[in-house]
Amino acid sequence: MAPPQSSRASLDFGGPLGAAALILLLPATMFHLLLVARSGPARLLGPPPYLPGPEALWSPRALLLLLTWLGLQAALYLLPARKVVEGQELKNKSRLRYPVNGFQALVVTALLVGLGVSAGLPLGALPEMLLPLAFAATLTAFVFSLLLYLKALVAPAYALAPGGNSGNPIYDFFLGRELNPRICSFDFKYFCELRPGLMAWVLINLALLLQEAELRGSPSLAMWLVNGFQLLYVADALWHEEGVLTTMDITHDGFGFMLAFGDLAWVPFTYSLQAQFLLYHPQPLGLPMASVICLLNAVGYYIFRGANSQKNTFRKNPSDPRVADLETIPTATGRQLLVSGWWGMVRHPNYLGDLIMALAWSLPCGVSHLLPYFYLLYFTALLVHREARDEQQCLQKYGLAWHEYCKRVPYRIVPYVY
Ligand SMILES: NC(=O)C1=CN([C@@H]2O[C@H](COP(=O)(O)OP(=O)(O)OC[C@H]3O[C@@H](n4cnc5c(N)ncnc54)[C@H](OP(=O)(O)O)[C@@H]3O)[C@@H](O)[C@H]2O)C=CC1
Ligand SMILES: CC(C)=CCC[C@@H](C)[C@H]1CC=C2C3=C(CC[C@@]21C)[C@@]1(C)CC[C@H](O)C(C)(C)[C@@H]1CC3
Repeated sequence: MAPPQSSRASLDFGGPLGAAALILLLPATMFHLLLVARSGPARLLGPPPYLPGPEALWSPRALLLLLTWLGLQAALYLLPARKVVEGQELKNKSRLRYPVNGFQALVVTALLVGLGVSAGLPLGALPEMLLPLAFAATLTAFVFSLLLYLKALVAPAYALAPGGNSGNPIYDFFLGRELNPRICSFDFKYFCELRPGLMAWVLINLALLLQEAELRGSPSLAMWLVNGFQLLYVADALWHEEGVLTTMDITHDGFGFMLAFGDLAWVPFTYSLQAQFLLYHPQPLGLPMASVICLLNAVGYYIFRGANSQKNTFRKNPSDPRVADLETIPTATGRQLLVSGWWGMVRHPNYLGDLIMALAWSLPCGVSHLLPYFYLLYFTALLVHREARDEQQCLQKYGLAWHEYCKRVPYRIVPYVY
């Protein structure tokens, strides 16, 4: 068993109290959003229209459906992959291997769903099951995180995450103790980060679109845009699946309640909020405005993809011709920092692109309600906090070279603003 982290190590998320609050607040917020989205006034900051009783939340059918979904995605993960890649170097200097077949899993899932729908699968009934499904996903995330916590008790020291091992059980349960928990070659964090939650998100969106078509004769333009933009985002994540191996979630954070709940419940049930809102609150959208919103999403995507690909290419092979001409700062670790190209514009150009897309996903819902802008508000807070955590980690890793980078590239996310 590994010793706890030094008690002097600063704790993220407000320490054990903050973690305890988030363990309660995140599910509560998710249920609030699900209830408010279908209520007439749809007030983000108002009280929920009613408090659901146990019979509205608990459904063995919903749990069975969720477990079948997880089983299907796990089976697709285990299918032979054409490509297997190595992750970042671990504390013991070894590297884990990861299958790259997420996009293949998306295509097979789409085919299965298509076959199911043409055979009479009532996908349009899914919106009515969101509450019990979200409850089942929350229960699953709690049980799963508990098992992960117990598994970490017998993990060797080198397998533990830099955070998440404070010795405080609530904090460690939230943040996650083990960096890459696995059974044989099945990597739980890599699997959960990209597959069941992201694909469930677009499936829920599609179900909402079909339900709207059933209710109103055809889906609205706003619903098409939200579905299209978010499908692009999810397909892009799975197409560039190996890019996730350089994100903070995989290289730094443990796998605990934050990511288990985030991946399995928060993403599918809150990221589909705009489509949920549109089903119950149809919004008029003309072609000129729709074109402007499409352009905004395209600009956001261009920055997001350009920045992420540039960094991933550079980290994989700094002499790759696509990045070899970029200016860099050497660091004492032997790794270099890009200081021109996207990463010379601001220190987190990928966050900027992601935020622009978040705005484009909300605009089709009009400006009469704050609710569809929840994602933009939450995401801004998440990225500002994430950026601060990343800065701290980079300062620790790169010291003076990081100071030099901050001097050369003074803005964090938005040029000349922040
Ligand atoms: N939709 C959603 O809910 C969420 C989406 N995201 C998205 O996920 C993506 C990944 O985000 P995240 O993991 O936070 O962070 P990044 O992908 O930005 O990774 C940060 C790391 O990049 C490396 N880096 C930083 N600056 C430079 C530089 N100048 N040159 C080379 N390498 C550099 C450092 O690691 P090292 O030097 O060790 O390589 C740093 O720790 C982003 O696009 C973000 O928008 C994130 C959270 C939630
Ligand atoms: C406090 C709180 C709500 C924590 C949970 C946060 C998680 C929902 C997010 C943390 C990082 C994420 C990433 C993506 C989805 C959301 C979570 C899990 C991501 C998979 C979305 C698609 C992108 O292309 C991505 C692969 C870059 C991204 C990685 C980070």
